[in-house]
Amino acid sequence: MRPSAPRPLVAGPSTGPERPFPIRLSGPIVKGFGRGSADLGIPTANIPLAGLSVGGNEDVESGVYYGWAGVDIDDTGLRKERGGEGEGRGPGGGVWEMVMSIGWNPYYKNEVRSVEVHIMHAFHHDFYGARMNLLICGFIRPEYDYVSKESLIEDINVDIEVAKRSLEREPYLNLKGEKYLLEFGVEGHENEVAS
Ligand SMILES: Cc1cc2nc3c(=O)[nH]c(=O)nc-3n(C[C@H](O)[C@H](O)[C@H](O)COP(=O)(O)O)c2cc1C
Ligand SMILES: Nc1ncnc2c1ncn2[C@@H]1O[C@H](COP(=O)(O)OP(=O)(O)O)[C@@H](O)[C@H]1O
Ligand SMILES: [Mg+2]
Repeated sequence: MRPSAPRPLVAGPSTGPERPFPIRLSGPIVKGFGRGSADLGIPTANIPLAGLSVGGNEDVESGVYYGWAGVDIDDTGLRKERGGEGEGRGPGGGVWEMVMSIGWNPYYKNEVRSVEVHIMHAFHHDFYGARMNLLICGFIRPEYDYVSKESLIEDINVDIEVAKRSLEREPYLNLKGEKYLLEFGVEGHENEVAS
């Protein structure tokens, strides 16, 4: 159960991410249990857990993390139309702040571990199937069970604040420009720990 102590409003060193961060993780956006928007009012773009067992990140601890998400869509949520050969991976996509949960969602007693990302941007469309590249910059807290849905929502809203404040620090803000975030369809950089 969640400790009742007040929560710090930033997470991670002010000098920038420390090992093992930043961690790269990517995958296509898949369907979850449909609870994020409907039940909590906080949509989460889920990616397959398979991603976690590639490239030595099997031991990514369950919990709540913050960082940057590059998604192959525009800022309304529409997928970019790609041109033909040669042009197919042209510029496009966007990079936004994100907060994510990796784990079993103890409040819902899930029997599968999930990777879910809430992007701090209001989109007008769903974007299932789009590619998402994550740069995980730091750890916020472990996952908890909650006495009520309202207390889970309240804590996720604090996570969103913590993520925003943590990412506005210069060393973290600089990482928004990592080329990797907008490299869609490039094989071989699923889930390396960036050095
Ligand atoms: C920032 C963040 C923190 C979360 N923390 C918890 C948590 O501590 N415990 C929990 O049971 N679920 C937690 N969740 C997961 C929500 O329960 C989950 O997003 C919701 O069940 C939606 O799942 P769905 O994508 O399968 O619809 C968190 C989600 C986010 C985005
Ligand atoms: N700000 C956002 N962050 C994450 N996903 C969003 C956002 N806005 C819209 N979406 C869309 O909502 C979907 C997630 O909603 P959610 O209710 O969690 O369903 P699911 O259980 O299928 O993951 C994402 O896959 C994405 O297409
Ligand atoms: Mg979801």
